[in-house]
Amino acid sequence: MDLFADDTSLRQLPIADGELWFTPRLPLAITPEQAMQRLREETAWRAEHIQVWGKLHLQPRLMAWHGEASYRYSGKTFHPLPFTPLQRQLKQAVEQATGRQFNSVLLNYYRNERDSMGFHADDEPKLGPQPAIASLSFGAARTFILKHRHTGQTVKIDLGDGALLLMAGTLQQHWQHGINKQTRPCGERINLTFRNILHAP
Ligand SMILES: O=C(O)CCC(=O)C(=O)O
Ligand SMILES: [Fe+2]
Repeated sequence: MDLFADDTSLRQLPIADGELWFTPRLPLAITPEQAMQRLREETAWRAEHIQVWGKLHLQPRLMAWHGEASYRYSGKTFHPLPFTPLQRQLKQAVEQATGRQFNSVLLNYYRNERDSMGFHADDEPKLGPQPAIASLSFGAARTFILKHRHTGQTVKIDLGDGALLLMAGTLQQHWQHGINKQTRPCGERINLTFRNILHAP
């Protein structure tokens, strides 16, 4: 028996070629409903463009980038806004749960079941060779899918209201992840991925 484990501590999920840690409910001083409402209202949400086969499309979700370092993502450079007080509070709770430090956060707002995120790895050089990326979710549960680059194996995790998922070790080298559109109607969801951007030497 593990005397120290409880429902809210991170548990390691079995996966080859990387590390995944999960808790369905990160302990917070506010309710997930309060966090969701404040994130929705206090964030300067932007509809970003993405280029596919030479044509510009709107990303199928809204985004915002906050923190202390600019960052390239999907071929674009984001200049962050400062952390809001709520983001700092969430960052502190995530750092306490994971034992990792973060200096940036990407926020994604999935308005309904038609919003999604294409398969990708968070493997930008500025994240370092084995980045720790902490993903905190609020609102409607969506299925987070991991696909192994070589074996094609897939792993699915439902990320519900208040859930925290930590990706670490060699995971970004071997797996891609994404959120598919779904036919079943669902409400809105906000996801925060906390990252540590390495400063240029
Ligand atoms: O919304 C999610 O759970 C995934 C977010 C993600 O992969 C990212 O921000 O890079
Ligand atoms: Fe990602």
